Parts: sequence; C-alpha cells; structure tokens
Amino acid sequence: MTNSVFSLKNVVVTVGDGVQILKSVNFDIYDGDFITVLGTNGAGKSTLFNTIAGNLSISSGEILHNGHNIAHETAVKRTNYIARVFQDPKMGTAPRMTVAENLLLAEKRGSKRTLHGRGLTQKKLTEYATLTKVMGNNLDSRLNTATGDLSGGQRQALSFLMATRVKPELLLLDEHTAALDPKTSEQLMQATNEQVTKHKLTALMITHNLADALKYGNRLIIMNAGNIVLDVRDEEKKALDENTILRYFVS
Ligand SMILES: Nc1ncnc2c1ncn2[C@@H]1O[C@H](COP(=O)(O)OP(=O)(O)OP(=O)(O)O)[C@@H](O)[C@H]1O
Repeated sequence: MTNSVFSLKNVVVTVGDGVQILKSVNFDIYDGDFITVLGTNGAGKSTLFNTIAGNLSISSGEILHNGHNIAHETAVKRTNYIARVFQDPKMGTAPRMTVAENLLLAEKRGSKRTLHGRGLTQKKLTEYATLTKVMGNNLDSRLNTATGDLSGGQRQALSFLMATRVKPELLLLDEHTAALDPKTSEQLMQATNEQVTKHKLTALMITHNLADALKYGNRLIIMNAGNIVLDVRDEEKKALDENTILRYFVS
C-alpha cells in the first residue's frame, strides 16, 4: 500500500470537564480510499470529520497531510484540499445565486472566491450542462435557477458537484443523502458512487444506511464511544453482512 494521504496519530479530543469524545484514534487514509463510516448516534463520526476538517481542535496527537502536521491549520485553510458535503440541503450553496453561478464560484477553491471579471460564457454553460446531466435529476435544465428554488435532491447533487469541481484531496460526505426521500437518496447515492469511482476521489462517507455502507466503497469503519472499533477493506469488507455489523452497535 502507498503512503497515506491523511493520517491521524493518537488523536484525542476532550470537551467540557475532561470528557474524551475521540479516544486516541489512529487512522490512515490512502489515496483512492472510499470509506463508509458507521456508528450509533453519538459514536463520534461527526467529531472525526470536524477534527479532520479543522472545525474542532484536538487535545493531543497529530493529523498528518502528506506527512505534514496540520493539527494547527485553520478550517478555512484546509478547505484548499478538503471538501465536505453536509446532510442539510441548505448548506454548501449560496441560495440566491443560480446553479451556474455556484458552479463557477466552486472553481475558485484555493484562490480568492469572487465572480468578479469571470463571466458565465456560453462555453461554460455548455460545460455545466454536461457536468450536471450526469447527476440524472434534471439539474442540467435548471442552470439559471436560483439554488434556493431547487428540490432538496437537486441541491444536494449541486453541493456534491461543487465540492468536487476542483478535485479535493479528501471528500467528506456527512450523511449527504439522509434528508432525501428513499428514491432520491438512492439516485444520489448511485451518482455519488459513479463520480467517486470515475474520478478516483478519496472519500469518507458517514451513513446510517447499512446496505449503502456495505454496497459502496472499498473500506468500512465503525465507530463506537469515540473509538474506531472496526476497520476493514476489500475482501474482508465484502464478506461482512448486516448482522455482523450490528454486533458493533453497542451503546
Ligand atoms: N463541540 C462539542 N462539545 C461538546 N460535546 C461534543 C461536541 N461535539 C460533539 N460532542 C459530543 O461528542 C459525542 C459524539 O458526537 P458526534 O456528533 O461526533 O456523534 P455522531 O457519531 O456523529 O452521532 P450522530 O449519528 O447522532 O450524528 C456526543 O456525545 C456529542 O454530544
């Protein structure tokens, strides 16, 4: 296996009066890993994401990005190479801006985010029509629609496309299909899988859907009480079933 792109070394997160919500986590993320993340409510999944993204400070340990400790780097700085899609369709997009304007803005990851001096040319609109069509939910016909007027599924698809417009070194999918109806959720999940696979994205995906966690990705982790209690990949992951997974869901 190649060197890890991200590595958590003995990462502890302590809150309030000394409660550890991450307990000495050691976790390596390799290039091209698509890791599904499971665990009971309160297990520490969002805490893990917040820690990696820099939204939560660690109490001890190291977070390495290509071998460099980024534990003290701000969340804003980390957005240059880490992208995140949230559960809430209202997060991640500017509601008054159109779909096309949001996509244009997303192309500025790592540089100053302004639309000044960069027009939406016909060439760009044609490019965005092709880009959005792959999501399979008519987003391509709504390029000039304000994002706030989209359906939840279209908005989540747009958030996904924005997060991946400039290929991130790590994509954090934070229950990004959970607020959608079953059919829309399944459709976005399939589109997600196609894009992650096609573009060889390195991704972590929190889900409460056991079937999705088993079906997608090359690797699966389960968290419990601030620890990673199972970490399997490839054949070992394929051999798992829902009953085996549920044994790790103890509170
Ligand atoms: N900033 C914080 N300050 C204090 N406690 C926190 C903070 N963030 C998380 N916690 C606590 O840490 C524990 C883990 O929370 P976390 O949100 O990571 O769980 P989760 O696995 O994502 O759960 P869910 O499936 O419900 O989203 C919980 O007990 C939560 O209350």
